[in-house]
Amino acid sequence: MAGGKARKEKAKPAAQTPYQGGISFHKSKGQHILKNPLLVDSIVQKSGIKATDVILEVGPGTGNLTKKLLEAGKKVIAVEIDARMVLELQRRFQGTPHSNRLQIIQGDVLKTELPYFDICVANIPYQISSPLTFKLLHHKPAFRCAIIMFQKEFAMRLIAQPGDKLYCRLTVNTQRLAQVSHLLKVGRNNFRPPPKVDSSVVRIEPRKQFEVNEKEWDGFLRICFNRKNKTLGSIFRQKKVLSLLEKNYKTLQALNLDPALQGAMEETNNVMDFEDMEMDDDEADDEMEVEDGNAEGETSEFKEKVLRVLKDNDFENERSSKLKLREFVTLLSEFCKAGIHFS
Ligand SMILES: C[S@@+](CC[C@H](N)C(=O)[O-])C[C@H]1O[C@@H](n2cnc3c(N)ncnc32)[C@H](O)[C@@H]1O
Repeated sequence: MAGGKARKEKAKPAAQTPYQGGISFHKSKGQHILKNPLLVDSIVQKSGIKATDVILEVGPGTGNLTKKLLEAGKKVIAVEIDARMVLELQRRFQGTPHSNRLQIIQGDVLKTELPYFDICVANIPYQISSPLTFKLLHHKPAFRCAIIMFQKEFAMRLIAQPGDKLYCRLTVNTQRLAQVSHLLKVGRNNFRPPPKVDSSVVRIEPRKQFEVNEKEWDGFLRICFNRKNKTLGSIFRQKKVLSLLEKNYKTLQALNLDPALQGAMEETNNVMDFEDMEMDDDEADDEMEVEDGNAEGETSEFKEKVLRVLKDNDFENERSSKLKLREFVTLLSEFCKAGIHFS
């Protein structure tokens, strides 16, 4: 050894050394691999995998979780975007008894048509949390459950209950499609490199849905959660909201009167799209100032019609931050019965 004192490197216990395959990690792809084998074991154990299960893994990386999943289930389908990781996975499992039970799909999971799977177990890149969750929840046939590592705050939004600070549109949208429960808190030091945030593992179980028209539901919730702590009475008095609803109302009336227009509308399909109505606080306060004034083109008759639905069903003084999923479904249905539509 050249110069200096010879320092003895403390050998790391083998169990704490994650398989990295000499690869450098890209933050842009959310590459934080699990380095704690006890945590990997715990995730697999809590997943309740059956020996007959086909498992979907999103973002297998260098395969630390994949290895345990192969030991627990019948087959693992792993979708990985990074060609270097795919190569590493192939090297790692080639010639092992597991190799013929591992199917690797190279690509972006959000753009991949997913095959059948019973269960999804994954430590995902956090930037795709929301689109991936809804892609999975709309996958047919429905899977049994998904055990997914998310950024802690995202996970808390998924499991929030009415009245909780983090209860939001994401919560209601997810809970309409699934039961979500918290499984594990995970500190950032369980990953290499450690992310800037803590994480949580949750269980998502698709459930029998409240049947709604998806487009109506989406438009309706965007309005309700526009300011989740304001009363619905005040939200539905807003100029912007009333004029959008009245535009929809008039368009639908015109369509009903003239069936020839319906075909044309279906082709263009552009008249009734709601823009994303979530506002920041300042914008929303500006809107509140004009809340009782009549919007341009919006009639007081129409405003009465909207408010009547809220009053008759005791929703006028309710706030979205405290409304249960079932109550959102009821209110939407009452609006639709009155001919007030959101898509
Ligand atoms: C948080 S790491 C998890 C790695 C491994 N599962 C583990 O726990 O050690 C996320 C992995 O997802 C991959 N990835 C990122 N974006 C992806 C996408 N859109 N589709 C599929 N894989 C993706 C990354 O390349 C990375 O391997």
